[in-house]
Amino acid sequence: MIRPAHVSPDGTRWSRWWETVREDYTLAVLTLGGVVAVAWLAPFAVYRAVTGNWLAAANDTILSLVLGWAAWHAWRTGNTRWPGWVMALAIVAGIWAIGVAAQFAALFWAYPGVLMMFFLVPAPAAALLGIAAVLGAAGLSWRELGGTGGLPFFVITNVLTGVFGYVVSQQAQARIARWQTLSFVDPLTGVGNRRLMSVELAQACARPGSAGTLAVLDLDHFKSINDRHGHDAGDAVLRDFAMAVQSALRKTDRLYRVGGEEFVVWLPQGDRAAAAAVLERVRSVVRGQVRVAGEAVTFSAGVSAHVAGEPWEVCIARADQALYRAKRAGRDRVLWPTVDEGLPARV
Ligand SMILES: Nc1nc2c(ncn2[C@@H]2O[C@H](COP(=O)(O)OP(=O)(O)OP(=O)(O)O)[C@@H](O)[C@H]2O)c(=O)[nH]1
Repeated sequence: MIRPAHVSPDGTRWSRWWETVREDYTLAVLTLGGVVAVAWLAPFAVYRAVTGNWLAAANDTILSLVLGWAAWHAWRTGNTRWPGWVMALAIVAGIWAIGVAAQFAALFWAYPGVLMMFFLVPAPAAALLGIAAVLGAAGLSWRELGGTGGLPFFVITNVLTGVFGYVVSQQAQARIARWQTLSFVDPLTGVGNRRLMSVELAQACARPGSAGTLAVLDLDHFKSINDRHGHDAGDAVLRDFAMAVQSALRKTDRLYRVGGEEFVVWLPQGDRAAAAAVLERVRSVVRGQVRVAGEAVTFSAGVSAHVAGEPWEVCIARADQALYRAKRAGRDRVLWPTVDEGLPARV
Protein backbone atom coordinates (compact mmCIF):
# COMPACT_ATOMS: atom_id res chain seq x y z
CA MET A 1 0.00 0.00 0.00
CA ILE A 2 0.97 3.62 -0.33
CA ARG A 3 2.51 4.80 2.85
CA PRO A 4 2.75 8.58 3.14
CA ALA A 5 6.42 9.29 3.88
CA HIS A 6 5.56 10.52 7.34
CA VAL A 7 2.26 12.14 7.82
CA SER A 8 3.61 14.72 10.17
CA PRO A 9 7.28 15.48 10.06
CA ASP A 10 6.95 17.09 13.50
CA GLY A 11 6.81 15.26 16.79
CA THR A 12 9.14 12.85 18.47
CA ARG A 13 10.52 9.78 16.77
CA TRP A 14 8.12 7.66 18.87
CA SER A 15 5.09 9.65 17.80
CA ARG A 16 6.15 9.32 14.15
CA TRP A 17 6.57 5.54 14.58
CA TRP A 18 3.18 5.33 16.21
CA GLU A 19 1.65 7.31 13.36
CA THR A 20 3.29 5.02 10.76
CA VAL A 21 2.00 1.90 12.53
CA ARG A 22 -1.51 3.35 12.67
CA GLU A 23 -1.39 4.05 8.93
CA ASP A 24 -0.55 0.48 7.90
CA TYR A 25 -2.19 -2.49 9.59
CA THR A 26 0.14 -5.08 8.03
CA LEU A 27 3.09 -3.21 9.47
CA ALA A 28 1.26 -3.02 12.81
CA VAL A 29 0.75 -6.81 12.88
CA LEU A 30 4.34 -7.43 11.77
CA THR A 31 5.51 -5.18 14.58
CA LEU A 32 3.33 -7.07 17.05
CA GLY A 33 4.87 -10.36 15.83
CA GLY A 34 8.33 -8.84 16.26
CA VAL A 35 7.52 -7.72 19.80
CA VAL A 36 6.22 -11.21 20.66
CA ALA A 37 9.43 -12.69 19.21
CA VAL A 38 11.70 -10.46 21.27
CA ALA A 39 9.73 -10.15 24.50
CA TRP A 40 8.28 -13.65 24.77
CA LEU A 41 9.78 -16.27 22.44
CA ALA A 42 13.44 -15.30 22.80
CA PRO A 43 13.43 -15.42 26.64
CA PHE A 44 11.56 -18.73 26.40
CA ALA A 45 14.22 -20.07 24.05
CA VAL A 46 16.83 -19.23 26.71
CA TYR A 47 14.72 -20.82 29.43
CA ARG A 48 14.28 -24.01 27.37
CA ALA A 49 18.01 -24.21 26.75
CA VAL A 50 18.79 -23.70 30.46
CA THR A 51 16.35 -26.47 31.39
CA GLY A 52 17.89 -28.78 28.78
CA ASN A 53 14.94 -28.89 26.39
CA TRP A 54 17.05 -28.42 23.29
CA LEU A 55 14.39 -29.19 20.72
CA ALA A 56 12.01 -26.57 22.12
CA ALA A 57 14.92 -24.14 22.51
CA ALA A 58 15.86 -24.57 18.85
CA ASN A 59 12.24 -24.18 17.77
CA ASP A 60 11.71 -20.98 19.82
CA THR A 61 15.03 -19.55 18.63
CA ILE A 62 14.26 -20.13 14.94
CA LEU A 63 10.74 -18.80 15.33
CA SER A 64 11.83 -15.67 17.18
CA LEU A 65 14.55 -15.01 14.59
CA VAL A 66 12.12 -15.40 11.67
CA LEU A 67 9.42 -13.23 13.27
CA GLY A 68 11.99 -10.65 14.34
CA TRP A 69 13.53 -10.57 10.85
CA ALA A 70 10.12 -10.10 9.19
CA ALA A 71 9.31 -7.11 11.42
CA TRP A 72 12.78 -5.59 11.06
CA HIS A 73 12.79 -6.05 7.27
CA ALA A 74 9.37 -4.40 6.92
CA TRP A 75 10.49 -1.38 8.93
CA ARG A 76 13.78 -1.12 7.11
CA THR A 77 12.44 -1.38 3.54
CA GLY A 78 8.87 -0.11 3.91
CA ASN A 79 7.80 -3.28 2.07
CA THR A 80 5.37 -5.45 4.05
CA ARG A 81 4.46 -7.96 1.33
CA TRP A 82 7.21 -10.59 1.72
CA PRO A 83 7.63 -10.12 5.47
CA GLY A 84 3.85 -10.67 5.73
CA TRP A 85 4.15 -14.02 3.95
CA VAL A 86 7.19 -15.03 5.97
CA MET A 87 5.45 -14.22 9.24
CA ALA A 88 2.22 -16.00 8.21
CA LEU A 89 4.16 -19.18 7.31
CA ALA A 90 6.17 -18.90 10.53
CA ILE A 91 2.90 -18.69 12.46
CA VAL A 92 1.67 -21.92 10.82
CA ALA A 93 4.97 -23.61 11.66
CA GLY A 94 4.76 -22.25 15.22
CA ILE A 95 1.22 -23.58 15.70
CA TRP A 96 2.27 -27.00 14.38
CA ALA A 97 5.26 -26.96 16.71
CA ILE A 98 2.84 -26.38 19.59
CA GLY A 99 1.00 -29.51 18.42
CA VAL A 100 4.24 -31.48 18.35
CA ALA A 101 5.17 -30.22 21.82
CA ALA A 102 1.73 -31.47 22.90
CA GLN A 103 1.06 -28.85 25.54
CA PHE A 104 -2.59 -28.09 26.01
CA ALA A 105 -2.11 -24.51 27.30
CA ALA A 106 0.14 -23.60 24.36
CA LEU A 107 -2.74 -24.33 21.94
CA PHE A 108 -4.25 -20.98 22.96
CA TRP A 109 -1.58 -19.40 20.73
CA ALA A 110 -3.57 -20.66 17.74
CA TYR A 111 -6.19 -17.91 18.22
CA PRO A 112 -4.00 -14.81 17.83
CA GLY A 113 -2.05 -16.68 15.12
CA VAL A 114 -5.16 -17.32 13.01
CA LEU A 115 -6.34 -13.73 13.53
CA MET A 116 -2.98 -12.21 12.59
CA MET A 117 -2.82 -14.10 9.30
CA PHE A 118 -5.74 -12.13 7.85
CA PHE A 119 -3.71 -8.95 8.27
CA LEU A 120 -0.51 -10.39 6.82
CA VAL A 121 -1.51 -12.10 3.56
CA PRO A 122 -4.54 -11.95 1.19
CA ALA A 123 -7.75 -13.39 2.69
CA PRO A 124 -7.94 -16.66 0.65
CA ALA A 125 -4.33 -17.49 1.55
CA ALA A 126 -4.96 -16.56 5.19
CA ALA A 127 -8.02 -18.86 5.27
CA LEU A 128 -6.03 -21.79 3.81
CA LEU A 129 -3.06 -21.23 6.11
CA GLY A 130 -5.40 -20.89 9.11
CA ILE A 131 -7.15 -24.19 8.27
CA ALA A 132 -3.79 -25.92 7.78
CA ALA A 133 -2.49 -24.54 11.09
CA VAL A 134 -5.55 -25.45 13.14
CA LEU A 135 -6.09 -28.93 11.66
CA GLY A 136 -2.39 -29.68 11.97
CA ALA A 137 -2.30 -28.58 15.60
CA ALA A 138 -5.52 -30.47 16.35
CA GLY A 139 -4.22 -33.66 14.76
CA LEU A 140 -0.87 -33.42 16.53
CA SER A 141 -2.39 -32.70 19.96
CA TRP A 142 -5.33 -35.03 19.60
CA ARG A 143 -4.85 -36.47 23.07
CA GLU A 144 -4.36 -33.09 24.83
CA LEU A 145 -7.54 -31.81 23.21
CA GLY A 146 -9.47 -34.74 24.61
CA GLY A 147 -9.87 -36.45 21.22
CA THR A 148 -13.26 -36.00 19.56
CA GLY A 149 -14.53 -34.34 22.77
CA GLY A 150 -12.32 -31.26 22.45
CA LEU A 151 -11.74 -31.17 18.71
CA PRO A 152 -15.06 -29.53 17.63
CA PHE A 153 -14.63 -26.76 20.24
CA PHE A 154 -11.06 -26.07 19.18
CA VAL A 155 -11.93 -26.00 15.49
CA ILE A 156 -15.18 -24.03 15.79
CA THR A 157 -13.71 -21.33 18.05
CA ASN A 158 -10.75 -20.98 15.67
CA VAL A 159 -13.10 -20.76 12.67
CA LEU A 160 -15.01 -17.98 14.46
CA THR A 161 -11.72 -16.18 15.10
CA GLY A 162 -10.84 -16.57 11.42
CA VAL A 163 -14.24 -15.28 10.28
CA PHE A 164 -13.82 -12.27 12.57
CA GLY A 165 -10.33 -11.67 11.13
CA TYR A 166 -11.71 -11.96 7.59
CA VAL A 167 -14.54 -9.48 8.17
CA VAL A 168 -12.39 -6.88 9.91
CA SER A 169 -9.48 -7.16 7.44
CA GLN A 170 -11.82 -6.90 4.42
CA GLN A 171 -13.50 -3.82 5.87
CA ALA A 172 -10.16 -2.25 6.61
CA GLN A 173 -8.92 -3.00 3.10
CA ALA A 174 -12.04 -1.55 1.47
CA ARG A 175 -11.71 1.63 3.53
CA ILE A 176 -8.02 1.95 2.76
CA ALA A 177 -8.66 1.44 -0.98
CA ARG A 178 -11.36 4.13 -0.90
CA TRP A 179 -9.19 6.50 1.10
CA GLN A 180 -6.30 5.96 -1.32
CA THR A 181 -8.51 6.64 -4.34
CA LEU A 182 -9.86 9.83 -2.78
CA SER A 183 -6.44 10.99 -1.63
CA PHE A 184 -4.18 9.99 -4.47
CA VAL A 185 -6.14 9.72 -7.73
CA ASP A 186 -7.16 12.62 -9.95
CA PRO A 187 -10.92 12.15 -10.44
CA LEU A 188 -10.99 13.58 -14.00
CA THR A 189 -8.23 11.54 -15.63
CA GLY A 190 -7.82 8.62 -13.22
CA VAL A 191 -4.04 9.11 -13.00
CA GLY A 192 -2.15 9.88 -9.78
CA ASN A 193 -2.40 13.39 -8.36
CA ARG A 194 0.23 15.74 -6.97
CA ARG A 195 0.00 14.15 -3.50
CA LEU A 196 0.74 10.68 -4.90
CA MET A 197 3.59 12.13 -6.93
CA SER A 198 5.24 13.66 -3.90
CA VAL A 199 4.93 10.42 -1.91
CA GLU A 200 6.22 8.18 -4.72
CA LEU A 201 8.99 10.48 -5.90
CA ALA A 202 10.19 11.02 -2.34
CA GLN A 203 10.44 7.22 -1.98
CA ALA A 204 12.00 6.68 -5.44
CA CYS A 205 14.59 9.45 -5.00
CA ALA A 206 15.51 8.37 -1.47
CA ARG A 207 16.66 4.92 -2.63
CA PRO A 208 20.44 4.69 -2.57
CA GLY A 209 21.89 5.13 -6.06
CA SER A 210 18.43 5.91 -7.43
CA ALA A 211 18.29 6.89 -11.09
CA GLY A 212 15.39 8.38 -12.94
CA THR A 213 14.20 10.97 -15.41
CA LEU A 214 11.45 13.44 -14.72
CA ALA A 215 9.41 15.30 -17.34
CA VAL A 216 6.89 18.11 -16.83
CA LEU A 217 4.30 18.13 -19.64
CA ASP A 218 2.01 21.09 -20.23
CA LEU A 219 -0.72 21.22 -22.88
CA ASP A 220 -0.31 24.07 -25.35
CA HIS A 221 -2.93 26.83 -25.62
CA PHE A 222 -5.29 24.95 -23.38
CA LYS A 223 -7.11 28.13 -22.34
CA SER A 224 -7.98 28.71 -25.96
CA ILE A 225 -9.33 25.12 -26.26
CA ASN A 226 -11.61 25.84 -23.30
CA ASP A 227 -12.64 29.23 -24.66
CA ARG A 228 -13.37 28.00 -28.18
CA HIS A 229 -14.87 24.57 -27.49
CA GLY A 230 -16.15 24.78 -23.94
CA HIS A 231 -15.04 23.41 -20.59
CA ASP A 232 -16.46 19.92 -21.22
CA ALA A 233 -14.43 19.61 -24.43
CA GLY A 234 -11.40 20.78 -22.40
CA ASP A 235 -12.10 18.04 -19.84
CA ALA A 236 -12.34 15.46 -22.63
CA VAL A 237 -8.97 16.62 -23.98
CA LEU A 238 -7.40 16.20 -20.54
CA ARG A 239 -8.84 12.67 -20.26
CA ASP A 240 -7.72 11.71 -23.79
CA PHE A 241 -4.30 13.22 -23.17
CA ALA A 242 -3.79 11.22 -19.96
CA MET A 243 -4.92 8.04 -21.70
CA ALA A 244 -2.65 8.65 -24.71
CA VAL A 245 0.40 9.39 -22.54
CA GLN A 246 -0.28 6.36 -20.38
CA SER A 247 -0.54 4.14 -23.46
CA ALA A 248 2.84 5.37 -24.70
CA LEU A 249 4.60 4.74 -21.37
CA ARG A 250 6.05 1.51 -20.09
CA LYS A 251 4.57 -0.33 -17.10
CA THR A 252 7.27 0.97 -14.78
CA ASP A 253 6.82 4.63 -15.80
CA ARG A 254 4.50 6.86 -13.75
CA LEU A 255 2.14 9.63 -14.83
CA TYR A 256 0.63 12.25 -12.50
CA ARG A 257 -1.67 15.19 -13.08
CA VAL A 258 -0.22 17.96 -10.95
CA GLY A 259 -2.26 20.98 -12.06
CA GLY A 260 -4.96 22.05 -14.51
CA GLU A 261 -3.21 21.06 -17.77
CA GLU A 262 0.12 20.11 -16.28
CA PHE A 263 1.33 16.51 -15.91
CA VAL A 264 4.51 14.90 -14.62
CA VAL A 265 6.06 11.73 -16.02
CA TRP A 266 8.62 9.78 -13.99
CA LEU A 267 10.81 7.30 -15.85
CA PRO A 268 12.72 5.12 -13.41
CA GLN A 269 15.88 5.09 -15.58
CA GLY A 270 18.50 7.79 -15.90
CA ASP A 271 19.56 6.98 -19.46
CA ARG A 272 19.02 10.11 -21.56
CA ALA A 273 18.67 8.36 -24.93
CA ALA A 274 16.07 5.92 -23.58
CA ALA A 275 14.12 8.77 -21.90
CA ALA A 276 14.23 10.85 -25.08
CA ALA A 277 12.86 7.87 -27.06
CA VAL A 278 9.99 7.42 -24.60
CA LEU A 279 9.09 11.12 -24.77
CA GLU A 280 9.24 11.06 -28.55
CA ARG A 281 6.81 8.14 -28.52
CA VAL A 282 4.55 10.11 -26.14
CA ARG A 283 4.63 13.08 -28.51
CA SER A 284 3.71 11.02 -31.55
CA VAL A 285 0.92 9.12 -29.73
CA VAL A 286 -0.57 12.38 -28.39
CA ARG A 287 -0.37 13.95 -31.83
CA GLY A 288 -2.16 10.95 -33.34
CA GLN A 289 -4.81 10.40 -30.68
CA VAL A 290 -5.70 13.68 -28.97
CA ARG A 291 -7.87 15.98 -31.04
CA VAL A 292 -10.46 18.63 -30.46
CA ALA A 293 -12.84 19.40 -33.34
CA GLY A 294 -10.36 17.71 -35.66
CA GLU A 295 -7.42 19.85 -34.49
CA ALA A 296 -4.34 18.09 -33.09
CA VAL A 297 -3.53 18.94 -29.47
CA THR A 298 0.13 19.46 -28.64
CA PHE A 299 2.16 19.80 -25.47
CA SER A 300 5.49 21.21 -24.38
CA ALA A 301 7.78 19.47 -21.94
CA GLY A 302 10.86 20.06 -19.84
CA VAL A 303 12.86 16.96 -18.95
CA SER A 304 15.61 16.43 -16.43
CA ALA A 305 17.65 13.48 -15.24
CA HIS A 306 17.49 12.95 -11.49
CA VAL A 307 20.88 13.22 -9.85
CA ALA A 308 21.31 10.49 -7.21
CA GLY A 309 20.83 11.91 -3.75
CA GLU A 310 19.07 15.14 -4.69
CA PRO A 311 15.48 15.78 -3.56
CA TRP A 312 12.91 15.35 -6.35
CA GLU A 313 11.88 19.00 -5.92
CA VAL A 314 15.29 20.08 -7.24
CA CYS A 315 14.92 17.85 -10.29
CA ILE A 316 11.39 19.09 -11.03
CA ALA A 317 12.52 22.72 -10.71
CA ARG A 318 15.12 22.08 -13.43
CA ALA A 319 12.56 20.39 -15.67
CA ASP A 320 10.19 23.35 -15.07
CA GLN A 321 12.77 25.83 -16.29
CA ALA A 322 13.29 23.78 -19.45
CA LEU A 323 9.49 23.70 -19.88
CA TYR A 324 9.23 27.49 -19.72
CA ARG A 325 11.98 27.68 -22.32
CA ALA A 326 10.04 25.23 -24.52
CA LYS A 327 6.93 27.46 -24.21
CA ARG A 328 8.88 30.61 -25.03
CA ALA A 329 10.55 28.89 -27.99
CA GLY A 330 7.17 28.32 -29.64
CA ARG A 331 5.69 25.26 -27.81
CA ASP A 332 5.18 21.69 -29.13
CA ARG A 333 8.67 20.57 -28.14
CA VAL A 334 10.61 18.67 -25.46
CA LEU A 335 13.67 20.41 -23.99
CA TRP A 336 16.36 19.43 -21.51
CA PRO A 337 17.96 21.82 -18.99
CA THR A 338 20.95 23.87 -20.06
CA VAL A 339 24.08 24.26 -17.96
CA ASP A 340 22.68 27.57 -16.63
CA GLU A 341 19.55 25.79 -15.47
CA GLY A 342 21.63 23.25 -13.52
CA LEU A 343 22.13 20.58 -16.18
CA PRO A 344 23.27 17.50 -14.24
CA ALA A 345 26.93 16.89 -15.07
CA ARG A 346 26.45 13.23 -16.04
CA VAL A 347 23.92 13.79 -18.87
N1 LIG B 1 -11.56 22.06 -18.95
C1 LIG B 1 -10.72 22.24 -17.94
N2 LIG B 1 -9.91 23.34 -17.92
C2 LIG B 1 -9.05 23.50 -16.90
C3 LIG B 1 -8.96 22.57 -15.85
N3 LIG B 1 -8.02 23.01 -14.98
C4 LIG B 1 -7.51 24.16 -15.48
N4 LIG B 1 -8.13 24.46 -16.65
C5 LIG B 1 -7.90 25.60 -17.53
O1 LIG B 1 -6.63 25.48 -18.13
C6 LIG B 1 -6.27 26.77 -18.63
C7 LIG B 1 -4.78 26.95 -18.49
O2 LIG B 1 -4.44 28.14 -19.16
P1 LIG B 1 -2.99 28.74 -19.20
O3 LIG B 1 -2.30 28.49 -17.87
O4 LIG B 1 -3.12 30.16 -19.64
O5 LIG B 1 -2.22 27.87 -20.22
P2 LIG B 1 -2.38 27.70 -21.79
O6 LIG B 1 -3.58 28.38 -22.34
O7 LIG B 1 -2.30 26.22 -22.03
O8 LIG B 1 -1.11 28.41 -22.34
P3 LIG B 1 0.34 27.79 -22.51
O9 LIG B 1 0.55 26.82 -21.39
O10 LIG B 1 1.25 28.97 -22.40
O11 LIG B 1 0.40 27.15 -23.83
C8 LIG B 1 -7.10 27.78 -17.83
O12 LIG B 1 -8.03 28.36 -18.71
C9 LIG B 1 -7.83 26.92 -16.81
O13 LIG B 1 -9.13 27.42 -16.53
C10 LIG B 1 -9.84 21.44 -15.87
O14 LIG B 1 -9.84 20.57 -14.99
N5 LIG B 1 -10.67 21.33 -16.93
